[in-house]
Amino acid sequence: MSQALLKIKNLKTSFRIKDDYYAAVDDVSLTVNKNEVLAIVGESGCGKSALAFSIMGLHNRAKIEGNILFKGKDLANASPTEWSKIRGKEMGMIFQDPLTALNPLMIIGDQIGEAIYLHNKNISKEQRKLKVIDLLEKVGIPHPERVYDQFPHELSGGMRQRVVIATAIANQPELLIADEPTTALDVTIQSQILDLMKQLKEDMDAGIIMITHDLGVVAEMADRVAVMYAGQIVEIADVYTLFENPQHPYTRSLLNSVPNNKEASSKLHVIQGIVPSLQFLPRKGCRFSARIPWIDVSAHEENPQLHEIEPGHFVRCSCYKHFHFPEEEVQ
Ligand SMILES: Nc1ncnc2c1ncn2[C@@H]1O[C@H](COP(=O)(O)OP(=O)(O)OP(=O)(O)O)[C@@H](O)[C@H]1O
Repeated sequence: MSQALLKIKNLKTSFRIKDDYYAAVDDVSLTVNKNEVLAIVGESGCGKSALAFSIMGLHNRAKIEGNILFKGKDLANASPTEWSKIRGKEMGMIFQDPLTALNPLMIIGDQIGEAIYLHNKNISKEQRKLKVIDLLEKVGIPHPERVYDQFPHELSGGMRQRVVIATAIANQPELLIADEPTTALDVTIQSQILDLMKQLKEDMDAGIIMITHDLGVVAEMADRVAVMYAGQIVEIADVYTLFENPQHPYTRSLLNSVPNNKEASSKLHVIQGIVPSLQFLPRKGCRFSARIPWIDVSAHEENPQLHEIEPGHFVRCSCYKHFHFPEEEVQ
């Protein structure tokens, strides 16, 4: 039986724009288990990063409602002091761009060493150095003693991302959140970093939330997948089911817009339009309806809910039952 590490219930993260608050994460509930990778996918602007930042307590001006239960403790409105004990220790985060995540003026050894020291003030300087070198080795950095004394700009993009990962895992977090960890890297380095993360998941029994718009990364890494659209989860299932039996029109459109996907037999589907900005997002009805105008309005629910259509497979709005691509024959 898998053990829940993180349980998010009805999470709503809203940003103030002019005089009102608008939800970028709107009633999201999900679970991450130990030794599990949950991928969160969706186009730019769907709320993936807003969700990740909420879980890590990194929004300082947003309104957070709902529950973020980490090992049973609700962190939704934890104080900065409580967060400073958890962040970097029990939870680690890997950001998309290693250059902005690293301090350009600090040598690598000191950056990782500082992350260790923050949560373990009793460790001696010598022990810290040994630990940093061990971490650099663990993430596959050659000549770790030399890299210890180097500055970020002296390393390649792939090496820098390894340093970011080494920092994120320095205190053996139980939950790792990776926001587009390989987007800035070239393909060969990408697969090395993904292999490394898989290895870490096994070694540390960690839960990982992997945010990505790359379905290849999802197929390679995820155990389960949540598809986000306009702040909501529109479909969630295990990775096999999601690729073999996608149901929500948005999921099907995403999969069908990827070259080499078997559903895309001859022509790729282009999802028309864009994710509306927060202020102009229609909050009632099916949020994806405007992008599938050929589907009759009566196919959508008024207040679309997630329906469990088979064990562990949830789909929002009954429009999935009536969905087809415009180019498909309808009987
Ligand atoms: N601090 C903020 N203040 C106001 N609006 C914000 C803020 N941060 C994010 N948003 C808005 O919230 C929505 C979701 O943004 P978010 O960055 O979470 O999307 P995303 O799916 O992670 O996109 P990307 O893949 O481009 O990072 C967007 O409309 C964005 O403009």
